[in-house]
Amino acid sequence: MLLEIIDKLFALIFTMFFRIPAFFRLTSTHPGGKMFPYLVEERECEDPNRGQSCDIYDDFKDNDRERDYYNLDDTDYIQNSMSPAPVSPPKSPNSRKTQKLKNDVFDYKSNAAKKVDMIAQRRDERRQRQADEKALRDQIHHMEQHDPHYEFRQMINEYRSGIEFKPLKETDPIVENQITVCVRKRPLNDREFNRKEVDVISIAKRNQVIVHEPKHKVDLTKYLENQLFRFDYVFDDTCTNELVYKFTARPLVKTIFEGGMATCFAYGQTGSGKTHTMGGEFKGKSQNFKSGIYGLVAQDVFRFLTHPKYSRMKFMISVSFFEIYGKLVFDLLARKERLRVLEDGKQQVQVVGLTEKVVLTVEHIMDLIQRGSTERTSGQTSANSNSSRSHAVFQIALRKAGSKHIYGKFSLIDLAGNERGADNNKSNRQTQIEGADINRSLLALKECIRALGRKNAHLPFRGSKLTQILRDSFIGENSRTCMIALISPGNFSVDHTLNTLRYADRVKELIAVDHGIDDGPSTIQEDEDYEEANEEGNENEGDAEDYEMKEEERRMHLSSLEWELRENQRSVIQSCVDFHDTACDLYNSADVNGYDKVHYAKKWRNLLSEIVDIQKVALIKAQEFCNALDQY
Ligand SMILES: Nc1ncnc2c1ncn2[C@@H]1O[C@H](COP(=O)(O)OP(=O)(O)OP(=O)(O)O)[C@@H](O)[C@H]1O
Repeated sequence: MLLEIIDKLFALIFTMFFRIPAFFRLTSTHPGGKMFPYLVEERECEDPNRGQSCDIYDDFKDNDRERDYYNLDDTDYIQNSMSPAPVSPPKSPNSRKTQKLKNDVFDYKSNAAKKVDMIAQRRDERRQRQADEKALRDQIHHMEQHDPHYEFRQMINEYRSGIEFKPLKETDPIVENQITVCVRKRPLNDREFNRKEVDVISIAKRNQVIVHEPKHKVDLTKYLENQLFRFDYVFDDTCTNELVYKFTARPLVKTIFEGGMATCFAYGQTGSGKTHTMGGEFKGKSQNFKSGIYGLVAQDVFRFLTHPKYSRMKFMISVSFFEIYGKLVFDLLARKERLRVLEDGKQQVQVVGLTEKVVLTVEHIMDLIQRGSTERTSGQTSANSNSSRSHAVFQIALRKAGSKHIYGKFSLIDLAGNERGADNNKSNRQTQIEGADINRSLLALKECIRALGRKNAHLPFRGSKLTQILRDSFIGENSRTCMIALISPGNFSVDHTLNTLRYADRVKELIAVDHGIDDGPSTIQEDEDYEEANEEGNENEGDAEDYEMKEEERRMHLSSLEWELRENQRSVIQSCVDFHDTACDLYNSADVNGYDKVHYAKKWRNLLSEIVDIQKVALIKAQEFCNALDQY
């Protein structure tokens, strides 16, 4: 019994002396201590007799060491590394807390490091961006030394690249309004090219114009203010006078043969192309009067005289040409003799002593247009060295043979430049007075056109000499007006351009409202259908007494269709000649190596589509005539 007790005592002493110090030796003598067990283990693992501690080391090595190390509870690790230790090391109650703190510290460091990286990355990106912006600025600066509007030009090009362009075509339908308002843009001229002006006008559609107004923010950043306006037609800088005429004044020629009053105004800034449009294209100092609206109307008036419907009426044609300069009126066909404007008791305004020449041929009219045009008053303004400071009025009157009464009259007016008052600040007193008179008359004109659109509204014609003289053009059911607003494309003219478009828009705006109330715009086809329907109705009502009259009407209708067919045939022939020339040029252009196939194909397609459209219209007219012949 005693021996047993002694044996257990020895065992206890053995344990106390050998096992416990071994534990403390491990935890306190290793240089890494508890903090760096894997450093310790690294050495231990060189031992070929790899144990469990080496497996744990491998785990550290295989995974992201830092993360695994900090996530591993070192107490467990020590326990594992000591295995197969019979005794677990005592766990301090604070060890987990301490470890969490350590983990937090390392996590915090890790987040901070990440943040630092992020900041650095952002800084690099910012610097790159700044460098790019500077390079762009430098490039713009460099380009602007050669082209002062380089940046605006780029912005406009970018804007245009996103637009689908569908400009007016020769074959587009003609809408017959009582008042038609349209816009024509001229090309940049040499002066604007030399000043490196930017073309700030885009004409995307047949009835839309966009003005890209260059603007600066307070920090001098450049931007565009894009303003869109709508009109009946918008003509781009490639349109010819003939095309402009076709959609504007031409539909009005019929009006005067039907006993009405037609008026066509050219309105716009000085130098925008009013005289070019109305008088004819300039070739150096000479002007081709046949290509202007005056000349084109004259030619059509003579053509209408041969129309079977009108030829029997034996019309006499006379022309007059005068200018209104402030409150003064001068006769351009009588060496600029000064004329008086008087109003009789019936409010009929008369230009006393105005020369009226009876004309028998187109050539005679052309001669008179030329004579009158060279007499026009010219002065000097900032925008156009040959600026016209007067309103030129060219009138073609129809009278029935032997009658003094005017049956129908076409007034074609080339208005003076519509400069703003601001333009006159630096000019002399004479120019200032001229400017004020021009502005006053343009304002009165706008009011009169608006009154015409409103029907039966008060006509404020006394506002100026111009409206006094044109009074009879704004009254009566059968009065029709067309305004062509001319605009310059350059950025220096943008304020004037906006003024012109707003003026024209004001007239159009009102008409649009009126159309909502009234019948709305009608097309030539609709008119013809209406006439035909009327004729059909009349036929049904017919009795024996009316028979002869109806026969006569039928004959007239047939002759009218025949005349239209012949006219149409003429334009088809002309278009075929034009088609032939353009098609040959295009065909030859493809002989060059590396020619632009896309451009080539599109141009060819457009050419074909144009000629097909013209021929389709001609086919309809031919069919109509055939049907009428069958019925007759
Ligand atoms: N559509 C166009 N195509 C080519 N050149 C044009 C066009 N329109 C105008 N021009 C040219 O621009 C210049 C000025 O035109 P124009 O004399 O017709 O202006 P304007 O509006 O009548 O000026 P003003 O009010 O001072 O008489 C002319 O040299 C003319 O040839």
